Amino acid sequence: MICTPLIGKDQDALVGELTKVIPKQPDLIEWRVDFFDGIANVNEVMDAAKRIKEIAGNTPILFTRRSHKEGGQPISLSEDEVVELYTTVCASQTVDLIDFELSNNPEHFQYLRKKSLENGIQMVASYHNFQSTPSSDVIVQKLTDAERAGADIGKVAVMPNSLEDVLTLLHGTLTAKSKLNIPVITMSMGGYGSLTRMFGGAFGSAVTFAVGENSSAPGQIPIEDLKTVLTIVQRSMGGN
Ligand SMILES: O=C1C[C@@](O)(C(=O)O)C[C@@H](O)[C@@H]1O
Repeated sequence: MICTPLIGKDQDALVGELTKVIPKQPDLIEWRVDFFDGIANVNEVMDAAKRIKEIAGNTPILFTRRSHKEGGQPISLSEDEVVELYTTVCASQTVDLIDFELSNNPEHFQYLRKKSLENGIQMVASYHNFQSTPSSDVIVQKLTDAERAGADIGKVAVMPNSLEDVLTLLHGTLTAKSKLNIPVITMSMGGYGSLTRMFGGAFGSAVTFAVGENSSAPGQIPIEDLKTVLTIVQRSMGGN
């Protein structure tokens, strides 16, 4: 599946992005709420969430606050307030999935697992490293931790500093895919990492992030280009 991020600073910008992205038919849309200037005002967030849902129609929405320490934008909310925001968004059922980092307070994680389940919302447990690529064992461990924590989906995004690092991510993905019962989403970022955005699906990654209108991480490629590549990959691997 292809996911395109929204990074608008206000509702008008988000609507503008979404209006351009929807005709490109992503499978999933991620709202990166850490880019939203009104993040500290729950009413503003809820208004925007409802508007996004209206325009997105049947395309599922993934709600993500990426923390500053894992590569997101700095925000003024405390971690308790972030959890409150996620709770309100879950209760409103304006989103279909939430992304919450594995490094968050385990009590917060379990609280949101409960709230998401109560509202029929899927939970992605994520790990990001914008500096380097850990070993394949560590990548598999992060995805295993996601499953153990009760997440519906595990996600790992790492930075490669060499082509070997790209192989490490793909190897970790393939291993995790064969060991775990939940779907995994993995990617390497940056120039080298763009290979994983095109070919990661063959190694077990369930979702790849692409540019619909704007990019949210280094190495994302335009959805039009990605669709061309995925069509070729799927057609040529069809016999296997
Ligand atoms: O975790 C991810 C993956 C990502 O970092 C990427 O590299 O495509 C982009 C983020 O918006 C998303 O939350």
